Amino acid sequence: MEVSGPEDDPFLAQLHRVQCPVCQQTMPAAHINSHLDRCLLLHPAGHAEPAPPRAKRRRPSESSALKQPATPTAAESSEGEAEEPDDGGETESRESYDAPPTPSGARLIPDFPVARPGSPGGKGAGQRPAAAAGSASPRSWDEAEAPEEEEAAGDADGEDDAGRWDADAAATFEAPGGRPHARAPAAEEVRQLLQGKPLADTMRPDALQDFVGQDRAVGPETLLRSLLEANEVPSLILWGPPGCGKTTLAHIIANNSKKHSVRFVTLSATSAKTTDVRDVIKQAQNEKRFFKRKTILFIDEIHRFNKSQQDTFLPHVECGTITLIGATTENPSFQVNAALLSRCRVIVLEKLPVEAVVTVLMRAINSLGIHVLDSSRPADPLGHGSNSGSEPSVFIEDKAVDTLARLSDGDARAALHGLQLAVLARLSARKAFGKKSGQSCPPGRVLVAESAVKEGLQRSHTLYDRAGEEHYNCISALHKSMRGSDPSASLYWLGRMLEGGEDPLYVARRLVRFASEDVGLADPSALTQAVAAYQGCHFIGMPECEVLLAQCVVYLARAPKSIEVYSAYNNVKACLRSHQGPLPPVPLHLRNAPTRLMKDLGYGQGYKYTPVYSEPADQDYLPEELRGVDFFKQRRC
Ligand SMILES: Nc1ncnc2c1ncn2[C@@H]1O[C@H](COP(=O)(O)OP(=O)(O)OP(=O)(O)O)[C@@H](O)[C@H]1O
Repeated sequence: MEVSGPEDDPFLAQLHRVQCPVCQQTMPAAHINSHLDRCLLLHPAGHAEPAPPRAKRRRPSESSALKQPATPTAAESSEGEAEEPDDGGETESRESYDAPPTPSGARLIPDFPVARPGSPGGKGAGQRPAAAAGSASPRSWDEAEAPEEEEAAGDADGEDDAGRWDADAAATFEAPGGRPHARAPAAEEVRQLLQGKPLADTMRPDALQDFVGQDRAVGPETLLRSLLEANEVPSLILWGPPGCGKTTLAHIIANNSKKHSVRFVTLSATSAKTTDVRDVIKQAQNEKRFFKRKTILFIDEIHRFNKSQQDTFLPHVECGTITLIGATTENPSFQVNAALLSRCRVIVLEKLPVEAVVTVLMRAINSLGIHVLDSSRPADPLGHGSNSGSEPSVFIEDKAVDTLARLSDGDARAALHGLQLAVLARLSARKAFGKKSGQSCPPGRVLVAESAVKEGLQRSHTLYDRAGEEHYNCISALHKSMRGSDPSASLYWLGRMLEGGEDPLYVARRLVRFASEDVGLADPSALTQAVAAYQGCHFIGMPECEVLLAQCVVYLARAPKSIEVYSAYNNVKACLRSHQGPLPPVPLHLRNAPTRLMKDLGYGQGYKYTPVYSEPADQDYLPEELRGVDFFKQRRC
C-alpha cells in the first residue's frame, strides 16, 4: 500500500498548512522553520528588503587531510569539489549556520606525507615535520594512476630523489574536495587554491576532533566537552589571544547544534548595532514560542559592545531565550558586564603550543599538495636536470614549517597566513621570472625556503600584542622582576616588549613610577635616572633608545628598595577616603594671611617660623582630630 504524504492529499495538505506569524503567508508546516528564518531577516522592521546572497564556502573538513585516501567514503569520492549548501560565514555580520554534519571517522591526528626519498614509514602523525618524515603511507591509490612524468623523471635520472619523493608523497595527497590527488598538484593549481580566500578560513575545522592544542579547555575529560557532546551548550565566554581558536570553537559548536536542530546565529560586535541584537532576540523568542527551537547567539569580539548593548542580552540569557557565546581577546573581568559574566561560563583558551600549530600547518600543506622537504636528507630538491615537465610541484622546507610555527606565537591564523603569503610569493616570483625572460616558466620545482616564511610572518606581530592583555602582563612582569632585584629577568621582559613593538615611552613612564614607588628614598637618584631615560627615549626614539631603557632597568633592578614613602602616602589616601563627614579645617596657625581681613580672622596666628628657632619648635601640623597620627607607622587613622 502506498502511503501518501500531506502534499499528495489535498485535505491533509490543508490540515498541515500553517501561517507565518510575521508575513501571514500560509505554507506547508514542513517549510515554516526555514521560511521564518528568512522572513524575519527580510522584515526586521516590517520592510521587505532582499537579503544578500550568501557566499558559498568550501567545507574545510572536506579539504583537510584527515581522511584516508585509501578508503574514500561515497561522499568523498563523488565528483566535484563540494560546495557547502547553506553554510554561514562565521564572521559575517549576521548569518545562520546550516552546515551538514562532518563526515565521521576523522582521525585526531593525520598522517602527513613528507617528501623523502623512497622511505615509506609509519612515524607518528602530527609530529614536527622532520620527525614526521616518512609518514607518507604506502600508496593508497592505484599505482597505475601514478603520474607518468614523475615516474619517468625518477627513472630517467636514476638517482633523482626529488622525483621519487613526488610520487610517494603524491600518493597520499588529497585535493581540497576530499578526493585523492591523481598526482601531486602543479604550481599553478596550488596558486589558484591559495588565491582569493584566506587559507585560515578554508582550513577552519568543523569537528572537535580537529580542534587541536586546547586540551585544558575542551580536552577529552573536560566538563565542556561532555556538555558539548551531550548538546547541552551553556552560555559561554571564550577568552583567549588572537588565532587560538575561539571562532573556530564556536563554528564547531554551530555545526554540532545544527545536527540537533538548534539555530546558530552570529553577530560581530565590530559591526552589529543594538537593533541587530534586538532582531535576533525577537526571532529567538518566536522560534522558542512557536517551534520550541533553541537559539545560540555567537558574538565575536563581545568586548566591543558597550555596557548598555551588553545589558540587552541579560534578561534573555537569564530566561533561556538565547544561549550566548561571546568571544573576546580581552580579560572579560574588565570588558564584560559582571551580571552577564555571572551567567556565563568563562572558557580560557591559550596560545597554541608549537606542536599544535605544526599540526594545523601540516594539515594545510597536505591539503594543498605541497611537499615537505626533509632537510636531513641532502638532495636536489628542485629536481634540476630532471625532465619532469614544465609545471613544477611545490616544496617547503621542514625548517620553514618549524619556523612558521615558532614565530606565529601560538596564533594559528598568523601561521596559516604566513604560509599562504610565502607560497604565493614564491609562485608569483617564478611566474614573473618566466614572463621577463620571455619563456614559459622554468622547469623544475618551486621551493619555499625558511627565509621566505620569515618574510611572510611579521615577527613583531607574533611576539607581542601591544593593544591586548599581553601588554599588561609583560609590563607587570618587568615591574615585578625589578622589584625582586633580578636584572636578568628584567632585561628579558623589557626585550619582549620592545622587540614586540611596544612604545618605549610607555616603558619609560613605568620606570619613572618604579623609581619612586619601589626604590624611593633608598636611592633618590633612581628617579633622576628614570626621568633622564624617559627624556633620552623622547629625544632619540627606537631603536637607539633601547639601550637607555636597558641601562635604567638594570640600575633600578640593582638599586636598594624602599617603599616607605609609597606606603605612607597610601596611608594618607586611606585616611582621607575613610573619613566620615566633612574634612577637618586647616588649623588657623597654618593658614597664610595675605589680607587684613584674614589676619583679623586669626589666620596665621601663633605660627612659629621654624628657621629662626635653634631648637625644634613645638607646633602641630595636623588638624586637631588627627593629632598624634603618624602615617609612617599607622596604616589607617
Ligand atoms: N585550536 C585550533 N585547531 C585547529 N585550527 C585552529 C585552531 N585555532 C585556530 N585554528 C585555525 O586558525 C584560524 C583562525 O582561528 P580563529 O578564527 O578561531 O581564531 P580566534 O581565536 O577567533 O581569533 P580572533 O580573536 O583573532 O578572532 C582558523 O580558521 C583555523 O584554521
